[in-house]
Amino acid sequence: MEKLFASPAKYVQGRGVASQLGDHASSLGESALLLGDETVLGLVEDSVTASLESAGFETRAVTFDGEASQTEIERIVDVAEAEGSDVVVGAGGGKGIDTAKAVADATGAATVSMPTVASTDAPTSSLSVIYSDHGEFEAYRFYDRHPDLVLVDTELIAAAPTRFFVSGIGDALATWYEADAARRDTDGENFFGGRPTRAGTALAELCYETLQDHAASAVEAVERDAVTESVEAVTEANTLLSGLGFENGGIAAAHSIHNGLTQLESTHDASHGEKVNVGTISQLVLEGKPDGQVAETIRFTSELGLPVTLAEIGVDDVEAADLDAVAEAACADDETIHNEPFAVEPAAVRDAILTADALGHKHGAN
Ligand SMILES: NC(=O)c1ccc[n+]([C@@H]2O[C@H](COP(=O)([O-])OP(=O)(O)OC[C@H]3O[C@@H](n4cnc5c(N)ncnc54)[C@H](O)[C@@H]3O)[C@@H](O)[C@H]2O)c1
Ligand SMILES: [Zn+2]
Repeated sequence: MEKLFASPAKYVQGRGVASQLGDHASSLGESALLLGDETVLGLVEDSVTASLESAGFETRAVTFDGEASQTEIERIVDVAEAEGSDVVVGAGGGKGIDTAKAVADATGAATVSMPTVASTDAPTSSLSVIYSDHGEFEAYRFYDRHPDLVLVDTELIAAAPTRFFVSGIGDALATWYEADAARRDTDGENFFGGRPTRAGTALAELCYETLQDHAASAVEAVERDAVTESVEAVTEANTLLSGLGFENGGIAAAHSIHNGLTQLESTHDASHGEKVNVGTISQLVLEGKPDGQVAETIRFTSELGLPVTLAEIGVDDVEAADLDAVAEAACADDETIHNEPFAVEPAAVRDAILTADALGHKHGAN
């Protein structure tokens, strides 16, 4: 199988860069649709609109209802078509950005991702995660193109609630464990249907090292809305390194277990990265990683404030039937769990989740 690597055209990160959005986007089009939910538009609509207008764009804002669902995508496609928008700017968290990518794909517009939280690696990827109107995982939707521009203002990232930043660390930390599994599996594929390049795998590993070196200090800074060099490093890890690392390196059990967990209504208040962390620990148990490594991962993530038990993501009384449903969904034919370098069965996944939960209780700090 051939090796494939792909990435967004341009990435800009720094304190106060929101006001430069128009300049960086100026070659992409003339009419911009800014998409963000009410909270996000409250934070960025004025500055982004001013920046786009001073770069010559006609600008219209649309309020996103919060779910990356087909219903919401179609509603916003109608707005974009009526406005003749040739650039869609998705501001906010993963769901808003995923919706912006879907709208841009349907209308042929260019995409700008402007994360206002460093909570996921959605801003750089060429796919959207689509949910039902009720928030259950439905499918990955793949696009031919990556976002044309990704712009991350670290002042906004640091000022946002710390939980988002910590969630992004959970999402990013999975990247190396999953890329490592996909690399070891002789049939392991990345998101482009190819084998991971050395570059893709190396970016996933750099993501891991950056978090080991900077996460604790960065979380302290973000608690105080401060932008430090460690905040810059972790923002880049959560956004760029994690995004390039997962798409190019491939993902495996942790994200499949996350997708399985979305079957349980009780997990819907836990963020993507929080559920992924439970998936990561479960993956390590599934792979039979040494006890010391599993315990160390639990301690490291728990001290940062990430959940390490099912109870911490909302599942209080674990029913056997529920875990069977999670494990079945995690092992669906098209799931990335099959990038693990061994055959995976639902029973093994269920038992790994149960054991990871027990180890989380034993070693976790919360
Ligand atoms: N496409 C991909 O490659 C990819 C990768 C990872 C995750 N995802 C998807 O991303 C989604 C999760 O994203 P998420 O965790 O960012 O959550 P989210 O998008 O559901 O919610 C983000 C929340 O943060 C709020 N917010 C945003 N900026 C803020 C700020 N500066 N201050 C205060 N509040 C702010 C928003 O109002 C919103 O309520 C899931 O749907 C997941 O599947 C996609
Ligand atoms: Zn993720």
